[in-house]
Amino acid sequence: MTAKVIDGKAYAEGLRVRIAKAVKELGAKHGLKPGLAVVLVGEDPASKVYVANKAKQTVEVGMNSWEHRLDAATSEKDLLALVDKLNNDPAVHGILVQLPLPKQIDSTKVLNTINPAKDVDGFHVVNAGKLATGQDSLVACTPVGSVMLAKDALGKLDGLEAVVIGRSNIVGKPVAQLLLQENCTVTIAHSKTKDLPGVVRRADLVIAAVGRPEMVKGDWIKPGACVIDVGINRIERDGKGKLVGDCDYASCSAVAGSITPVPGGVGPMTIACLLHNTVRAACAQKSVPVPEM
Ligand SMILES: Nc1nc(=O)c2c([nH]1)NC[C@@H]1CN(c3ccc(C(=O)N[C@@H](CCC(=O)O)C(=O)O)cc3)C=[N+]21
Repeated sequence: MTAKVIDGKAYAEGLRVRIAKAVKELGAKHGLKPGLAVVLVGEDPASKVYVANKAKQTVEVGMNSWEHRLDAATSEKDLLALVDKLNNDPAVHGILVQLPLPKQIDSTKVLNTINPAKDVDGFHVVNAGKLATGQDSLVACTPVGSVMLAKDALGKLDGLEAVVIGRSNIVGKPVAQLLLQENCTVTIAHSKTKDLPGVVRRADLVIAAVGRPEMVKGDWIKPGACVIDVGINRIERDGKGKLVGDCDYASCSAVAGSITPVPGGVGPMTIACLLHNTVRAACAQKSVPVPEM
C-alpha cells in the first residue's frame, strides 16, 4: 500500500481563507480588528522559522501583528513586565510567548501570567484544566490542527484506537484530551513505554510527537493506519540541512493508509489554528459572536 498524503498546507490555506473572511466581517460589523502579539526571547532556530511564517500570515488574514524581540539575557522580571503590559493593552487580543525560553526564566510562571482570555497557545493552566474537564477554552494549536487532519483523513474517529507518542504539555497531553472527546480509545506512550513498537502497532491513528527525527518505523505501523507526524526536526543529510518528522516517511508511507508529510503537514495547521484562536479570543473579549470559520 502507498499511503494517501494528507495535505496540511492546502487544508491550512483553506482555513486561512475562511479566517480572512471572518476578520473582514468583524471589521465591517463591529469595527473589530483582532491583534496578535508574539514575544521572542533570544535566538532559537525552530522559533525563528515559526515567527517568520506567523507574522506574514497574521497580516495576510487582515489582523494586527506585533513582534517583541528580547535579548537572550532578558530577566524573568522584565519578561513578566512585558506580559503584564500586553495583558492590559486592549488592542492585543492574543499573546504568544515563544518556547523554549532561556534557562534563567521559569516558563511555567510566564505562561501562567498571560491573561487566560488572551492565551492563544492554550498553555495557561486554566485553559489546560478546562480542556481536561470538557469546558470551552482556548486549545493548543498543534493538537487542534492534528485532530483536524486526522478527521479529514478518517472521517469520524469514534471507537478508534489512537496512540499518542509523547507526553508533553504542549502536544501529547492536549492531543490525547481532544482524541478522548472524539471518542477514541487513547494510549499515551513515551520514552519509558515497554515495547513501544508493539503498542504503536495496535493503533488505527498514530500521533507522533516525540521530537526524535525518523524514530517511528514502517514496521511499527498497522497496515492502513492514519499517521499524523507532529515532529519538525532539522537534520543534516548528504551535507545539506533538511526538515524531517518523527516518523521515517519512506517506510511508514509504504504501510499507512494516510500520512502527513514534513514539511507541509501539521506545521502549517499550527499557524492557521493560532490565527483561528486569535479571532475567537478577540470576539470573546469584545462580547461579539464568533463568525463561522
Ligand atoms: N509558544 C509557542 N507556541 C508554538 O506553537 C511554538 C513555539 N512556542 N515555539 C516553536 C514551535 C515550533 N512551531 C512551528 C510551527 C509551524 C511550523 C511550520 O509551519 N513549518 C512548516 C515548514 C517550515 C519550513 O519549511 O522551514 C511545515 O511544517 O510545513 C514550524 C514550527 C511552533 N512552535
